[in-house]
Amino acid sequence: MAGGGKRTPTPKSIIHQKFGAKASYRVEEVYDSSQSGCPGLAIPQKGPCLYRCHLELPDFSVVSNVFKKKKDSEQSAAELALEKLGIRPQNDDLTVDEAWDEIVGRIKYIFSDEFISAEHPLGAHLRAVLRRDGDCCGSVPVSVIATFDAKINSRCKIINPSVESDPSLVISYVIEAAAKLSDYIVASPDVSSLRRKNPYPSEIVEALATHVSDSLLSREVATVFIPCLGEEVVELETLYISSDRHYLDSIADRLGLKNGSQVMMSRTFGKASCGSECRLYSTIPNKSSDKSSEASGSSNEDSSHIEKTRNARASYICGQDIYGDAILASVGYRWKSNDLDCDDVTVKSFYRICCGMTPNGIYKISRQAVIAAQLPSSFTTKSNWRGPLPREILCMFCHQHRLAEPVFSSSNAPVESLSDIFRSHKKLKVSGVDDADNDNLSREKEDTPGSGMRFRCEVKIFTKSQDLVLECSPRKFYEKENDAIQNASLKALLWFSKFFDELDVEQPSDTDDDQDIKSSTPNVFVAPPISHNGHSSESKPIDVPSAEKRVQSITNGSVVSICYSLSLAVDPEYSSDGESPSDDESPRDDIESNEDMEAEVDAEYSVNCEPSIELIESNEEIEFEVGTGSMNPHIESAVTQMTVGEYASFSTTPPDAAEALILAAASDTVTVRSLLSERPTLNYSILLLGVKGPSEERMEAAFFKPPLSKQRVEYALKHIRESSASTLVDFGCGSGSLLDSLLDYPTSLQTIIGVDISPKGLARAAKMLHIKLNKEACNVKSATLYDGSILEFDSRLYDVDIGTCLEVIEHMEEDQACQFGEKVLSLFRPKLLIVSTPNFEFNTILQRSTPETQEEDKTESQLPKFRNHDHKFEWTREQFNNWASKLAKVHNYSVEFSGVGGSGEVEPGFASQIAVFRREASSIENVAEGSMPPYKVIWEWKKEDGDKKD
Ligand SMILES: C[S@@+](CC[C@H](N)C(=O)[O-])C[C@H]1O[C@@H](n2cnc3c(N)ncnc32)[C@H](O)[C@@H]1O
Ligand SMILES: [Mg+2]
Repeated sequence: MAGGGKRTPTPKSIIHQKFGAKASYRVEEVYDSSQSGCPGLAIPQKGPCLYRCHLELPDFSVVSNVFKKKKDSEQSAAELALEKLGIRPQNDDLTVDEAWDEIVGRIKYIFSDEFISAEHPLGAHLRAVLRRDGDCCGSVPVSVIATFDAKINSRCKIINPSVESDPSLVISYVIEAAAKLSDYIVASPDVSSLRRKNPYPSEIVEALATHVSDSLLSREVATVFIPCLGEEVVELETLYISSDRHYLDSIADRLGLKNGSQVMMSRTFGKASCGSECRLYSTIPNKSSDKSSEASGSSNEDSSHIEKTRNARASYICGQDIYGDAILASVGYRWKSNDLDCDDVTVKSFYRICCGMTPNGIYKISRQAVIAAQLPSSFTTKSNWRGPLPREILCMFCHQHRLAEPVFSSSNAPVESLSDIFRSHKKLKVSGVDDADNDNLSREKEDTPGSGMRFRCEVKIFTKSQDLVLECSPRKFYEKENDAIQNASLKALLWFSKFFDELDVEQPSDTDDDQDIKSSTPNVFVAPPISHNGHSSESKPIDVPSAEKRVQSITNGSVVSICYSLSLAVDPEYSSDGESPSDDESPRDDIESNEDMEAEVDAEYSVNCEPSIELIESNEEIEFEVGTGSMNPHIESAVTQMTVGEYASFSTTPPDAAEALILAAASDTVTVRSLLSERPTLNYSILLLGVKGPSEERMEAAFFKPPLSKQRVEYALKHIRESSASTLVDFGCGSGSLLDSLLDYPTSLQTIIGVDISPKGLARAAKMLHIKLNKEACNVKSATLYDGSILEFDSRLYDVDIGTCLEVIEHMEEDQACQFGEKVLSLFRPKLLIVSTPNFEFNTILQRSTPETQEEDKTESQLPKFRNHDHKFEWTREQFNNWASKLAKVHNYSVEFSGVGGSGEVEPGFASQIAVFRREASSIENVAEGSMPPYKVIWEWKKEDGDKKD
């Protein structure tokens, strides 16, 4: 072994030793979107550009992940290349021969006097085998050494990197290495266990024996038996384990194997899905006899042939090839201790693990709604997404399937001129949907309109050895980088889902989305087993609630919360002869009121026989966004026709494919299995608890063309033109949407100023202004952005021609809004001040969803809420008029009320209410200049000298 002084060579140096000048590194700068340069910006931005390294070797090339430092990207590329070459730098670059020597040395050490009392995961096993029966006493199953010794495992990887997917290889290497130690170690006649030639000294054995008797243990643990033959059902199996034998011997009994030495252990898996870490236990495949049985063809009918058949279900859940029957169990010694740790594993756990292999399943399980929830087909806004974000699910999926971490690379591009965007907005339909789906709505979020940059993101999925599995490059741009990342992740997840659900993605596909995706054949996955359960595996037509009955009253983009329960029921009348009654063409597709429901129950079930009903899944409160496919379509279509507080129930016929999901959700597997065999119906009961309307910008986008934000800008522009203003301050400028839009039109403005307290908003505003002012010819001679609260007075902003304060006051507490009113009219004293804020009364319309259903009356619980979770208040027209009129009177301003969105003449007035204050007093006092102006210049631009640092 390497001595203490020896330093592990870096991956790059190993590559250099091996390839010298034939290794060529090319480092690429990855344009970090947060870094659109903006000279003079006094807000610290994220570090400089990121780097990705391409390493070309004579036979192949690799691409690193993205790193902040060039040299890290080079090391990472070198490491990936080493992995591909099967060389592990942490092993001090051992050769295959050296690895063999180390395995031999390690095995010898494992059987030494000293190791048996060592604190090592193998220690408890070595001690337990001393209690094995008869001949087996002291024999260590080879699979135990192969599974629990990390050092042997890492050396085996040097010999053959594919040990990772084939644990039986490690077993065979251990056997081969042990054969070189015939002076010390004896192999059992079937060579699947190893024992010391000379017994341990008696004092050691005695010491261990007393130790063990203290913790004698005997217990039952629930495990799951997964028969090799797909037709046989997966069953619960009780395992009796006791500390007077090794637990592998107990498992061997159930598998019909001679003893624990013939048992192979899989890797651990399933932690996320069933709480504890599970392994599969199966027979050690006999590779050589496998070949002979294959060669002799199907005429070979002996039992060993059956045993060596691949177990598709077991292989699927652990991603390794498993042969013969298998047992799924969570049992093992706690790290370094003699105590056996056991957890019950149920049939439900098995189905949950199966379910968790796919992106859709990961989502379902993490939402604890296996039947109800579905991986949404679009990502609209982060605030509407429920459950783990697409990027997290993608990482979990890759981890699950032993793929490398997904590699994201985002790029950005300046937006076309804002007017182009507005033009494209005009093409949108009422729902705000563009050509393909709703995604573009996330461009229209409140805080970044016109931030000047648009993002797209590409994601690549590689195997751990850097083979490309999937490349997903959506062409769509988003205003937020995170939206681009989440959307790219979701696209990749949907592709993987499709792969698992259909297994036919290689067929040419012509949808837009599929053009964004390239994949090499994903033979990296163990294919899901296809269940054959006698009936057709096609989904049967499902009885759905009829759409004509009621109109959808909850719009896409709303987030609803429901309470539901799903149960499986077999009506003896329906099932007895296996035939449906003649009137079955009219499915039980009712959404009914609570009373109707009861009536029907009476009529149908009270005849003579009781239906068998089993609860499958229930949820006291779950939220989902309507219109993104994030909920079982039957539930969604029912819910969108309901009003808050309403209860509905209906039934569907579950398709065969739902069987596994039903078993993953239900607790009583035995009952559910028997119901499933009797043509059951799946009964849904739903209570609509609440509806949150679509977000402010989505609602506005759906209702107003042009969008309200654009209408506000146009309103301000009209006043700028009319007043020939030359100086403007935008109070609470955010990311500069107003300033940005102003620059799209020729105006009299020469000085523009923005103030805000949000560094993020100001940074975006600065980047946008930097691009626009240096590009477009306009009258503006100076632009300044200040970091400061508009509740404080700064004399540099005194006496400007126009002050604007659009959609800002409602983001402060009400008393602060009053304070701002006082300050702005008494101290800043702009000649004209335009203040806009939502009209609370208009919310009923915005939140009532589609305009067609506006007649419906509102119940208490559906009273409108604020348009945005950040709003501290929203005023009625009366409240706003009071506020503005009093202020105007006190400070010698006149005030006029107006608005945008809707009409001032028709109830309930404008969607955005606007007050325009005009200064009446002609005399303007000289303002006392305070000691230190409170605002901090964040960015400044002057026409003469272009960009100038502050
Ligand atoms: C909804 S955004 C409106 C941004 C911009 N006026 C627009 O119309 O796009 C509200 C802005 O008010 C800012 N804001 C809230 N309280 C503030 C305060 N006390 N001083 C300055 N800005 C404030 C927030 O940081 C945020 O950028
Ligand atoms: Mg607002």
